[in-house]
Amino acid sequence: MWVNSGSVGRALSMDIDTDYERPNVETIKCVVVGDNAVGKTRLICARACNATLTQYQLLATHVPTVWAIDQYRVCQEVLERSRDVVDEVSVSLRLWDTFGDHHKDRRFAYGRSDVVVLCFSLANPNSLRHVRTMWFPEIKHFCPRTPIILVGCQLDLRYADLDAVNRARRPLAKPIKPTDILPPERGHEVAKELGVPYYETSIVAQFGVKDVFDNAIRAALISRRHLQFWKSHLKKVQRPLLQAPFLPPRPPRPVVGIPDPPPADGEAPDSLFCQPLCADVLFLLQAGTTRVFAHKVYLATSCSKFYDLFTMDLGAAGMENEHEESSEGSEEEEQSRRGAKEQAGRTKSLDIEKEGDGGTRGANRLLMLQQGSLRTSQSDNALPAKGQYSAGTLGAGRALLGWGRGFLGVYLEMVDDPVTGRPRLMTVVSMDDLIQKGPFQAVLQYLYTGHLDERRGDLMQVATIAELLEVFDLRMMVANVLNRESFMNQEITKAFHVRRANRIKECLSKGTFADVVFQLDDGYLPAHKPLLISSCDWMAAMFRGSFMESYIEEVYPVHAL
Ligand SMILES: Nc1nc2c(ncn2[C@@H]2O[C@H](COP(=O)(O)OP(=O)(O)OP(=O)(O)O)[C@@H](O)[C@H]2O)c(=O)[nH]1
Repeated sequence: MWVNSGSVGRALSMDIDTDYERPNVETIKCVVVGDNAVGKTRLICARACNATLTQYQLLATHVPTVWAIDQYRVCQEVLERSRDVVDEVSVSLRLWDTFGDHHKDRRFAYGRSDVVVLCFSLANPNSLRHVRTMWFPEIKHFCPRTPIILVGCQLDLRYADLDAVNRARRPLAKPIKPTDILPPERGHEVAKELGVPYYETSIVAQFGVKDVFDNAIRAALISRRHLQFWKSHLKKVQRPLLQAPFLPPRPPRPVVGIPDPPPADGEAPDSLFCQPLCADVLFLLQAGTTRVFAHKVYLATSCSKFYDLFTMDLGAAGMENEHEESSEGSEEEEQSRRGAKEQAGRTKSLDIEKEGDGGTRGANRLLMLQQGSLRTSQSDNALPAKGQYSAGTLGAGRALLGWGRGFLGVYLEMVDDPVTGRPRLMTVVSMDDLIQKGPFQAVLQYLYTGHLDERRGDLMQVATIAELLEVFDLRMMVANVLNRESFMNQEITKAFHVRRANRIKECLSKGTFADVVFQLDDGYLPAHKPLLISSCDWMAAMFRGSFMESYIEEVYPVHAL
């Protein structure tokens, strides 16, 4: 039953229930005071009726009310909820609500009170100010020896989205500003100054109600023990306890927009081929006048000729081959070859030694994973012309004359990345003059995508290059096109993707052609920038943009070259 502030009868009817006559049941009169609208009535209802705050009550315009004390007489449930056991003492707690208007006469409520719960709102600094200036003096005036508990109500507003709260409230309600919200220290300071225990509550979050009333009961029983010292059952009553802190609700997760992944039908590698970010191979055509950039991991997983080329040992072994091929070389050449070989060995050991250095640890890890390393000295980026490849002039490289038709030589060189312009160590492959750019690109594009782009050049030349590279499926595709049976090429493309997916898996598991190492909590993971870039926009941004990952020192494993 609610009594409006306008009504004269203030719900202060006398208790006539039986608890007052029960032996060893301590009936405690707890008066709840504080400014208007700080949450006294809701706090009482939460304890007396287990009432929580409905959305409607929360948003409804506040109407001053008091909770009627005769509920203990007329409502069996309320009477039962008043009974409790605190520190082994059976109690019956009688809550007395009061009006918040300062000028109202509350002496009847204070009379014979055992404890006063003094409330303020944690979203209303004035209500806390009035605790010191108005409420505390009033309580001390009417019941000087009654213990007091200070309570900060509406704790949930400290963590709420105030804009949303203000929007949801009625237009006439005074908006709550962020500066209105009181931190816990402010309540503790006042409580300390007044020498009373302090608690915080939220009916919305259902926090602190039991803390407040259990400790109010303790305060009342301790005070009673002083007066009624013969009551031995009060011996175990403790002083009001400290409140466990409130665990604020988790803030909502930030909304992160994740772009759609690129389509998985082979288009993504195609765009990487057209815009070769993080390229690690440079083909030189037409005596070095035409350049085509590419990525080892794509070429090697779709063409075994390229796999063999990129896993070829360009260091000592290459030179030995050279030596075998030209066994009649002079002594000077022999010395020069030996010198290059030693240099390669020295570079390798230096790399391993540097592992202790934090900056290169990840990269060296890559080296160790690949069982060795080899670096060339940085040159001025000048590319040697056809016929210049010999072990005597290059730190790591070899001529490919007897190795495969169409190939002239392979070596390592610092080359500017075609997209970022930053120098990268690349494998430079010099091709025979007969290889034309258009058809060669058509072949490479097939190795990236599994599709034949018929517009890229003379199909007969495409077929010839496919033959040289032993890409027989592509040659068959050309034949299908020439026979007007292009529809059969779909099956070839499907088989291409299945085959390549398996080879990529193998490269991933072994770290072959890896050009980046992820340093994780529990180890290192080698990976391939081209694969990451072509299937993840974030990776593309990381390796293309101004992030340090796009230009940190890179180390290339010997087997990948
Ligand atoms: N967010 C929030 N609002 C609360 C809480 N407790 C009470 N309120 C709201 O605060 C307003 C006042 O609550 P009451 O319990 O009626 O306040 P009162 O101190 O009894 O007010 P008077 O009757 O004027 O003395 C109401 O709109 C309640 O919905 C709480 O824990 N959190």
